[in-house]
Amino acid sequence: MGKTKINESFKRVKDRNEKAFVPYIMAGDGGLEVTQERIEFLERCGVTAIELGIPFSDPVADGPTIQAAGIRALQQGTTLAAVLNHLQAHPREVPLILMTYFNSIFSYGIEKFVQDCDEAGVDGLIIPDLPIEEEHLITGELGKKDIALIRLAAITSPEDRIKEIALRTEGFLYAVTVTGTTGSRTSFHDNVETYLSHLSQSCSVPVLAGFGVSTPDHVRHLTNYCDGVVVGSKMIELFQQRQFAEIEQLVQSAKDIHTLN
Ligand SMILES: O=P(O)(O)OC[C@@H](O)[C@@H](O)c1c[nH]c2ccccc12
Repeated sequence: MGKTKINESFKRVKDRNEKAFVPYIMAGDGGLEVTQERIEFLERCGVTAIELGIPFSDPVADGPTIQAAGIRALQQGTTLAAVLNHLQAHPREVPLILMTYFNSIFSYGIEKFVQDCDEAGVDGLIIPDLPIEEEHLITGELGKKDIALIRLAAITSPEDRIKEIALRTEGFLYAVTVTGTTGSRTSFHDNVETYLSHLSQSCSVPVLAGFGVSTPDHVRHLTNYCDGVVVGSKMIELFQQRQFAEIEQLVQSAKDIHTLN
């Protein structure tokens, strides 16, 4: 359970000389039964962990694809409480990371949220709008439960800040590879390779690149400089279009490479 489960999953990936692959899906997009099918499909594909998004009315970091998925999920009546209930009723093997904006946690009640995450078997959290200066609002509660708080580093973050984030992060470090919102792109920031190598050296947990990763070539390129990738918008598109073989190929692209090199 918890942090330990995430760490063990990354260790298995490393022992096999593979790179980590973490897909992002939106909870309740198509309804929670569809979400469950997607979780089980991704688990069968052999992903390292799953990042599950909670739909929110004002998703400041989300690009158009994730926003649209969030709107569909909200139209299905998806709430944080419903997602946590669902997760509790459907335990899984694969580590589960919940991605939610702090507002939703705050209105749910911080203590109750952490308690319910624990009961639902949530192993980690990504809270993109919670800066390190504010995270004491939740770290006390999380510390009681062995739930990882995964921090994000931006390519524009100053060096001291990167150091602090790399030191604090648990489970893995989420390296945001672009400036702007989530979504598929054709190119990354100019310094992405240097940035990822630098983070990998400063951080004792795995470093995963996310934002704009959408093709097997991206995965193969970026994982030369870090420990794995997060894929969101492309994953959502492929599920929408029922392109399951392409999803498998994308997941596979994190596994082949390092046997080739
Ligand atoms: O969609 P992309 O470009 O593949 O990026 C991953 C991203 O969607 C997912 O990790 C995520 C969705 N919403 C976020 C908000 C902040 C940070 C990360 C996220």
